[in-house]
Amino acid sequence: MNADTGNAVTASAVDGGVEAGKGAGNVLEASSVEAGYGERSILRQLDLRIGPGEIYALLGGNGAGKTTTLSLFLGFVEPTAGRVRVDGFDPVAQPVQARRRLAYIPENVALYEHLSARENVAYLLDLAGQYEGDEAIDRALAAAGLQGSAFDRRVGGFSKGMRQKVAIALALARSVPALLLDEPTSGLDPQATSEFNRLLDVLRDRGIAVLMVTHDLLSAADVADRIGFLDGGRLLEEVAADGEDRFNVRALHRRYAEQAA
Ligand SMILES: Nc1ncnc2c1ncn2[C@@H]1O[C@H](COP(=O)(O)OP(=O)(O)OP(=O)(O)O)[C@@H](O)[C@H]1O
Repeated sequence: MNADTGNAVTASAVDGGVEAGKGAGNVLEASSVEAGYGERSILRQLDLRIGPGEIYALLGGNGAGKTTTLSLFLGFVEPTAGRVRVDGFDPVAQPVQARRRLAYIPENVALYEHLSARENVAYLLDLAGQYEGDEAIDRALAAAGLQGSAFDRRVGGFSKGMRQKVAIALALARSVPALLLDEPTSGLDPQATSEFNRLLDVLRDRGIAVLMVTHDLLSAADVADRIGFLDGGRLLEEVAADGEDRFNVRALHRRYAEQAA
Protein backbone atom coordinates (compact mmCIF):
# COMPACT_ATOMS: atom_id res chain seq x y z
CA MET A 1 0.00 0.00 0.00
CA ASN A 2 1.20 3.44 -0.78
CA ALA A 3 -0.90 5.55 1.53
CA ASP A 4 0.82 7.09 4.51
CA THR A 5 -0.35 8.65 7.71
CA GLY A 6 -0.28 12.05 6.00
CA ASN A 7 -2.78 11.06 3.32
CA ALA A 8 -5.53 10.45 5.81
CA VAL A 9 -4.74 13.68 7.61
CA THR A 10 -4.55 15.79 4.47
CA ALA A 11 -7.78 14.42 3.10
CA SER A 12 -9.49 15.14 6.37
CA ALA A 13 -8.43 18.77 6.53
CA VAL A 14 -11.45 19.91 4.53
CA ASP A 15 -14.01 18.42 6.86
CA GLY A 16 -14.95 20.56 9.86
CA GLY A 17 -15.17 19.11 13.36
CA VAL A 18 -15.69 15.45 14.10
CA GLU A 19 -19.28 15.16 15.23
CA ALA A 20 -20.46 12.05 17.01
CA GLY A 21 -20.20 9.02 14.76
CA LYS A 22 -23.33 7.62 13.20
CA GLY A 23 -22.29 4.00 13.55
CA ALA A 24 -24.31 2.35 16.28
CA GLY A 25 -21.96 0.02 18.12
CA ASN A 26 -19.46 -0.70 15.37
CA VAL A 27 -16.76 1.75 14.39
CA LEU A 28 -15.46 -0.38 11.53
CA GLU A 29 -18.01 -2.41 9.66
CA ALA A 30 -17.93 -4.52 6.50
CA SER A 31 -21.12 -6.43 5.72
CA SER A 32 -21.37 -9.05 2.96
CA VAL A 33 -18.64 -7.28 1.02
CA GLU A 34 -17.52 -8.41 -2.42
CA ALA A 35 -14.54 -6.54 -3.80
CA GLY A 36 -11.55 -6.94 -6.06
CA TYR A 37 -9.42 -5.39 -8.73
CA GLY A 38 -10.96 -5.07 -12.19
CA GLU A 39 -12.52 -8.39 -13.09
CA ARG A 40 -10.62 -10.17 -10.35
CA SER A 41 -12.66 -10.94 -7.26
CA ILE A 42 -10.62 -10.88 -4.01
CA LEU A 43 -12.93 -10.42 -1.02
CA ARG A 44 -15.94 -12.71 -0.82
CA GLN A 45 -18.88 -12.13 1.49
CA LEU A 46 -16.63 -10.45 4.00
CA ASP A 47 -18.26 -9.67 7.34
CA LEU A 48 -16.16 -7.78 9.85
CA ARG A 49 -17.32 -5.63 12.74
CA ILE A 50 -15.08 -3.87 15.23
CA GLY A 51 -16.46 -1.92 18.16
CA PRO A 52 -14.99 0.94 20.22
CA GLY A 53 -12.02 -0.15 22.32
CA GLU A 54 -11.71 -3.45 20.50
CA ILE A 55 -8.47 -4.74 19.01
CA TYR A 56 -9.01 -7.07 16.09
CA ALA A 57 -6.12 -8.96 14.50
CA LEU A 58 -6.65 -10.13 10.93
CA LEU A 59 -4.43 -13.05 10.00
CA GLY A 60 -4.06 -14.92 6.75
CA GLY A 61 -1.51 -16.23 4.29
CA ASN A 62 0.07 -14.13 1.56
CA GLY A 63 -2.52 -12.92 -0.89
CA ALA A 64 -5.47 -13.75 1.40
CA GLY A 65 -6.83 -10.22 1.03
CA LYS A 66 -5.72 -8.58 4.29
CA THR A 67 -4.32 -5.40 2.74
CA THR A 68 -7.32 -5.24 0.41
CA THR A 69 -9.50 -5.23 3.52
CA LEU A 70 -7.61 -2.22 4.87
CA SER A 71 -7.98 -0.57 1.45
CA LEU A 72 -11.75 -1.02 1.72
CA PHE A 73 -11.89 1.07 4.88
CA LEU A 74 -9.55 3.64 3.36
CA GLY A 75 -11.86 3.94 0.35
CA PHE A 76 -9.16 2.85 -2.12
CA VAL A 77 -11.09 -0.27 -3.09
CA GLU A 78 -14.79 0.06 -3.84
CA PRO A 79 -17.01 -2.90 -2.99
CA THR A 80 -19.09 -4.33 -5.82
CA ALA A 81 -21.60 -5.57 -3.24
CA GLY A 82 -22.24 -5.13 0.46
CA ARG A 83 -21.60 -2.23 2.77
CA VAL A 84 -18.53 -0.63 4.34
CA ARG A 85 -18.67 1.98 7.10
CA VAL A 86 -16.16 3.92 9.17
CA ASP A 87 -17.94 5.32 12.22
CA GLY A 88 -21.10 5.33 10.14
CA PHE A 89 -19.61 6.89 7.00
CA ASP A 90 -19.13 5.28 3.62
CA PRO A 91 -15.41 5.58 2.68
CA VAL A 92 -16.20 5.85 -1.05
CA ALA A 93 -19.29 8.07 -1.00
CA GLN A 94 -18.16 10.15 2.03
CA PRO A 95 -14.36 9.98 1.87
CA VAL A 96 -13.64 13.18 3.78
CA GLN A 97 -15.82 12.25 6.74
CA ALA A 98 -14.61 8.65 6.79
CA ARG A 99 -10.91 9.52 6.62
CA ARG A 100 -11.25 12.13 9.29
CA ARG A 101 -12.26 9.34 11.65
CA LEU A 102 -9.46 7.03 10.64
CA ALA A 103 -5.72 6.82 11.12
CA TYR A 104 -3.71 4.44 8.99
CA ILE A 105 -0.27 3.29 10.00
CA PRO A 106 1.53 1.42 7.22
CA GLU A 107 4.29 -1.11 7.75
CA ASN A 108 6.86 1.64 7.33
CA VAL A 109 5.67 4.96 8.71
CA ALA A 110 6.37 7.92 6.40
CA LEU A 111 7.36 11.09 8.26
CA TYR A 112 9.16 14.31 7.41
CA GLU A 113 12.71 13.15 8.07
CA HIS A 114 14.26 16.56 8.72
CA LEU A 115 11.59 17.56 11.25
CA SER A 116 11.52 16.54 14.91
CA ALA A 117 8.85 14.27 16.37
CA ARG A 118 7.01 17.28 17.82
CA GLU A 119 7.29 19.23 14.54
CA ASN A 120 5.99 16.28 12.52
CA VAL A 121 2.89 15.96 14.67
CA ALA A 122 2.39 19.74 14.76
CA TYR A 123 2.69 20.04 10.99
CA LEU A 124 0.35 17.14 10.24
CA LEU A 125 -2.19 18.37 12.79
CA ASP A 126 -1.99 21.85 11.30
CA LEU A 127 -2.73 20.43 7.84
CA ALA A 128 -5.76 18.73 9.34
CA GLY A 129 -6.88 21.97 10.98
CA GLN A 130 -6.54 20.26 14.35
CA TYR A 131 -3.48 21.94 15.85
CA GLU A 132 -4.24 22.90 19.44
CA GLY A 133 -0.80 23.87 20.72
CA ASP A 134 2.38 22.04 21.65
CA GLU A 135 1.14 21.00 25.07
CA ALA A 136 -1.50 18.75 23.52
CA ILE A 137 1.16 17.32 21.22
CA ASP A 138 3.51 16.60 24.11
CA ARG A 139 0.70 14.84 25.95
CA ALA A 140 0.00 12.71 22.88
CA LEU A 141 3.69 11.87 22.36
CA ALA A 142 4.02 10.89 26.02
CA ALA A 143 0.84 8.79 25.86
CA ALA A 144 2.28 7.05 22.80
CA GLY A 145 5.30 6.11 24.89
CA LEU A 146 7.94 8.29 23.24
CA GLN A 147 10.64 9.41 25.67
CA GLY A 148 10.69 13.15 26.35
CA SER A 149 14.30 13.38 25.19
CA ALA A 150 13.19 12.31 21.70
CA PHE A 151 10.45 14.93 21.21
CA ASP A 152 12.87 17.45 19.69
CA ARG A 153 15.05 15.01 17.79
CA ARG A 154 14.80 14.72 14.01
CA VAL A 155 12.87 11.58 13.14
CA GLY A 156 15.44 10.70 10.45
CA GLY A 157 17.35 8.60 12.99
CA PHE A 158 14.30 7.00 14.63
CA SER A 159 13.77 3.23 14.81
CA LYS A 160 10.61 1.64 13.41
CA GLY A 161 9.16 1.45 16.92
CA MET A 162 9.79 5.16 17.57
CA ARG A 163 8.27 6.12 14.22
CA GLN A 164 5.17 4.11 15.10
CA LYS A 165 4.93 6.01 18.37
CA VAL A 166 4.97 9.31 16.49
CA ALA A 167 2.22 8.05 14.17
CA ILE A 168 0.16 6.84 17.12
CA ALA A 169 0.66 10.19 18.88
CA LEU A 170 -0.78 11.83 15.78
CA ALA A 171 -3.78 9.50 15.87
CA LEU A 172 -4.30 10.27 19.57
CA ALA A 173 -4.03 14.02 18.99
CA ARG A 174 -6.56 13.74 16.15
CA SER A 175 -8.92 11.81 18.45
CA VAL A 176 -9.78 9.34 15.73
CA PRO A 177 -12.21 6.56 16.67
CA ALA A 178 -10.52 4.00 14.38
CA LEU A 179 -6.99 2.89 13.63
CA LEU A 180 -5.73 0.62 10.84
CA LEU A 181 -2.35 -1.06 11.24
CA ASP A 182 -0.52 -2.94 8.50
CA GLU A 183 1.99 -5.48 9.85
CA PRO A 184 2.99 -3.25 12.77
CA THR A 185 5.36 -5.72 14.44
CA SER A 186 7.25 -7.02 11.41
CA GLY A 187 10.93 -6.28 11.95
CA LEU A 188 10.48 -5.39 15.64
CA ASP A 189 12.48 -7.31 18.21
CA PRO A 190 10.55 -9.03 21.05
CA GLN A 191 11.01 -6.10 23.44
CA ALA A 192 9.84 -3.52 20.89
CA THR A 193 6.94 -5.83 19.98
CA SER A 194 5.90 -6.08 23.60
CA GLU A 195 6.17 -2.28 23.97
CA PHE A 196 4.03 -1.88 20.88
CA ASN A 197 1.41 -4.27 22.23
CA ARG A 198 1.22 -2.32 25.49
CA LEU A 199 0.65 0.77 23.40
CA LEU A 200 -2.34 -0.95 21.82
CA ASP A 201 -3.66 -1.46 25.36
CA VAL A 202 -3.57 2.34 25.72
CA LEU A 203 -5.57 2.72 22.51
CA ARG A 204 -8.11 0.18 23.79
CA ASP A 205 -8.46 2.17 27.03
CA ARG A 206 -9.20 5.25 24.94
CA GLY A 207 -12.01 3.46 23.14
CA ILE A 208 -10.29 3.32 19.75
CA ALA A 209 -11.30 0.50 17.39
CA VAL A 210 -8.13 -1.12 16.03
CA LEU A 211 -7.87 -3.34 12.95
CA MET A 212 -4.41 -4.88 12.78
CA VAL A 213 -3.27 -6.91 9.79
CA THR A 214 -0.44 -9.18 10.83
CA HIS A 215 1.48 -12.42 10.38
CA ASP A 216 2.60 -12.22 13.99
CA LEU A 217 0.49 -14.80 15.75
CA LEU A 218 2.16 -14.33 19.13
CA SER A 219 1.60 -10.60 19.10
CA ALA A 220 -2.02 -11.09 18.02
CA ALA A 221 -2.53 -13.60 20.84
CA ASP A 222 -0.91 -11.18 23.29
CA VAL A 223 -2.98 -8.12 22.54
CA ALA A 224 -6.03 -8.83 20.35
CA ASP A 225 -9.57 -9.15 21.65
CA ARG A 226 -10.54 -11.11 18.56
CA ILE A 227 -8.54 -12.84 15.84
CA GLY A 228 -9.95 -13.46 12.38
CA PHE A 229 -8.52 -15.84 9.78
CA LEU A 230 -8.85 -14.75 6.19
CA ASP A 231 -8.31 -17.25 3.39
CA GLY A 232 -8.99 -16.66 -0.27
CA GLY A 233 -10.87 -13.47 0.59
CA ARG A 234 -13.22 -15.25 3.00
CA LEU A 235 -13.25 -14.88 6.76
CA LEU A 236 -13.04 -18.53 7.69
CA GLU A 237 -13.07 -18.23 11.44
CA GLU A 238 -13.08 -15.76 14.30
CA VAL A 239 -11.86 -16.49 17.81
CA ALA A 240 -12.31 -14.25 20.83
CA ALA A 241 -10.02 -13.83 23.82
CA ASP A 242 -11.28 -15.91 26.70
CA GLY A 243 -10.37 -15.69 30.38
CA GLU A 244 -6.89 -15.40 31.83
CA ASP A 245 -5.22 -17.52 29.13
CA ARG A 246 -6.87 -15.42 26.41
CA PHE A 247 -6.02 -17.67 23.44
CA ASN A 248 -4.75 -21.19 22.96
CA VAL A 249 -1.65 -20.22 20.99
CA ARG A 250 -0.82 -23.78 19.91
CA ALA A 251 -4.32 -24.28 18.52
CA LEU A 252 -4.12 -20.91 16.77
CA HIS A 253 -0.78 -21.81 15.27
CA ARG A 254 -2.06 -25.15 14.02
CA ARG A 255 -5.06 -23.41 12.53
CA TYR A 256 -2.91 -20.78 10.86
CA ALA A 257 -0.37 -23.27 9.51
CA GLU A 258 -3.13 -25.50 8.08
CA GLN A 259 -4.73 -22.58 6.38
CA ALA A 260 -1.49 -21.23 4.93
CA ALA A 261 -0.57 -24.70 3.58
N1 LIG B 1 -3.67 -3.12 -6.94
C1 LIG B 1 -3.89 -4.41 -7.23
N2 LIG B 1 -4.26 -4.77 -8.48
C2 LIG B 1 -4.50 -6.08 -8.79
N3 LIG B 1 -4.38 -7.10 -7.91
C3 LIG B 1 -4.01 -6.78 -6.66
C4 LIG B 1 -3.74 -5.44 -6.26
N4 LIG B 1 -3.40 -5.44 -4.94
C5 LIG B 1 -3.44 -6.73 -4.54
N5 LIG B 1 -3.81 -7.53 -5.56
C6 LIG B 1 -4.00 -8.99 -5.50
O1 LIG B 1 -5.04 -9.25 -4.58
C7 LIG B 1 -4.75 -10.42 -3.81
C8 LIG B 1 -4.85 -10.08 -2.34
O2 LIG B 1 -3.80 -9.15 -2.05
P1 LIG B 1 -3.59 -8.49 -0.61
O3 LIG B 1 -2.44 -7.56 -0.74
O4 LIG B 1 -4.88 -7.95 -0.12
O5 LIG B 1 -3.19 -9.76 0.25
P2 LIG B 1 -2.53 -9.85 1.71
O6 LIG B 1 -3.36 -10.82 2.47
O7 LIG B 1 -2.38 -8.49 2.27
O8 LIG B 1 -1.12 -10.48 1.39
P3 LIG B 1 0.34 -10.28 2.07
O9 LIG B 1 0.30 -11.03 3.36
O10 LIG B 1 1.25 -10.88 1.08
O11 LIG B 1 0.53 -8.80 2.24
C9 LIG B 1 -3.37 -10.90 -4.25
O12 LIG B 1 -3.54 -11.96 -5.16
C10 LIG B 1 -2.78 -9.70 -4.94
O13 LIG B 1 -1.90 -10.08 -5.97
